[in-house]
Amino acid sequence: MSYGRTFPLWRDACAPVWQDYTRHDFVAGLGTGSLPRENFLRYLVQDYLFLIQFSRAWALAVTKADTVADMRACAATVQALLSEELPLHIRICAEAGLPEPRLQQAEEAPATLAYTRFVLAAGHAGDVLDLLAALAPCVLGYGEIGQRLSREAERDSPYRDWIDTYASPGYQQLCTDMGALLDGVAARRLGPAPEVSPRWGDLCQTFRTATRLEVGFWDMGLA
Ligand SMILES: Cc1ncc(C[n+]2csc(CCO)c2C)c(N)n1
Repeated sequence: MSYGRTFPLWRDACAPVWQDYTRHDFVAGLGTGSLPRENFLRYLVQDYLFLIQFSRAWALAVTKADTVADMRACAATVQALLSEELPLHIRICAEAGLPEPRLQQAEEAPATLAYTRFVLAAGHAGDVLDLLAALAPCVLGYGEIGQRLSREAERDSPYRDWIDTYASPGYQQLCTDMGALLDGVAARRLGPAPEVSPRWGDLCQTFRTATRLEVGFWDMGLA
């Protein structure tokens, strides 16, 4: 799945680290079901803390967006994060015996701090395109992982719910929309040949760094 034109260019510019992210051992363990529950829960608690900061980052994208249509798209993501994705984490953790106050009290792991604060800093220092380059690996990487695992994963993996969430038509549509948002902003800000823009190298670097931080996040889940 390509999710537009800009994303595959950024992804292919950092192909080795993109592979490390989307084919990480943690991801393989979700597919086969061999990932220990304890590691999955550690990941979910950190992901709860992560999503709170990511909601802030998407809210920053609302304030930095160029058009009302883009503001709406970013605001819809803020809404989805706060009202759908976070409650899903809260429910799964509660079912596993971790009520929400325990999540709120949890300490952010270094990998969580590094990733979320990198994205917020990239957004505050740069423009909307810098921010989207930092946000893209998270949204679109999970889209690729969900699609692949839904084909390849064991039918009875205990992580089927997680896989189905990211393989679902609703999530795949969000990825397609994000690809289109990226293409529109890139065309507006970089012109018809984005790859030869003087900003291109920095944007690839931001995307690459966020992808490395996704690898660090999976590593933290396995540790
Ligand atoms: C470490 C980590 N990376 C990516 C995602 C997935 N994700 C984060 S924000 C967002 C967009 C709004 O739904 C999505 C899909 C995650 N949960 N945790």
